[in-house]
Amino acid sequence: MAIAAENQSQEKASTEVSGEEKKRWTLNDFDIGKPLGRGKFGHVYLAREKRSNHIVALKVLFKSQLQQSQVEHQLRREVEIQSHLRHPNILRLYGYFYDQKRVYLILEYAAKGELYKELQKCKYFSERRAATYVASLARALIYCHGKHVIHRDIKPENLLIGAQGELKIADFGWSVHTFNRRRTMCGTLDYLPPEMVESVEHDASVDIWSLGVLCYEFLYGVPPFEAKEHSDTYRRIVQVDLKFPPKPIVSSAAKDLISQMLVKESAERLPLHKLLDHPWIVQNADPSGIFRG
Ligand SMILES: CCc1cccc(CC)c1NC(=O)n1cc2c(c1)/C(=N\C(=O)c1ccc(N3CCN(C)CC3)cc1)N=N2
Repeated sequence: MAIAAENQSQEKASTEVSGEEKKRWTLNDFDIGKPLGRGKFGHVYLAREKRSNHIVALKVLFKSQLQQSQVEHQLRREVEIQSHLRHPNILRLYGYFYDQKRVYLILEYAAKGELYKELQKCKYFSERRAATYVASLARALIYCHGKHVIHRDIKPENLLIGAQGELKIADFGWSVHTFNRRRTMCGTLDYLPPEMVESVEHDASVDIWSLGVLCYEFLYGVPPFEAKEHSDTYRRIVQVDLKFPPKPIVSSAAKDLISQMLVKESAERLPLHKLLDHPWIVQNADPSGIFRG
């Protein structure tokens, strides 16, 4: 997607929709509904594709913002990667198009909204809800890693909830194909594993670490290495200074799983397929990946 190169031309539309047909989308193909949320680079709106009446989420990003933050290459990679992934726990990217000032991403609509708001509302999740979410994310990451894609930015802010209560990984802005691993710093510090904080080579096991951090935050309401100062968080991560508070009460099985994921040596972290066989997951996760309360 040569965003910059097409600046001068009028509305240009994208190609890929669902791989089969070539579809050139424009804004006129959609009725725009209510705003759903806002991010650093733009807003996301509820929208309906006029011909099919298909409900989607239209994410509008401002080219000026993207250029200012020099993230065009990340957006191109996000579109390239996410448009080719097909998994029930990965938000679909159906296509994109752009005009003079904006880039539009045509995304799957997740009807129950943002996970981080749900976590803030509940303070922390039950072990069954946490295990159900962690298992579905593990399945999505196994699928990604099988396609040599690592997400690298698994955190509550990048997770959405679908109409049936299922979790959807969104925002592949920091994902990469593993054959061209990057040493760049990315994401907020809390979720970064030691090898990324120390910016050394990293591989798919970075997502195992982040999933372990996420599991801890689902159960306790705060990430494990949180500290007032960045430098303290950094130190707690590289020292794997993992402590389990006395409240809320959490099973030893859950603590055992988290302790097997938050391991400094990336090769020693519990592989994702073994996570699905861990007693805490087997005893608590709903196999459908849907938390029914
Ligand atoms: C531009 C926004 C943004 C910036 C950065 C990263 C991300 C990915 C998470 C995003 N969002 C994004 O790409 N998104 C792609 C999306 C998407 C966001 C979305 N849904 C919602 O945002 C949403 C929000 C609230 C909602 N509620 C319904 C129930 N009510 C009780 C409360 C409200 C229902 C849906 N569907 N596809």
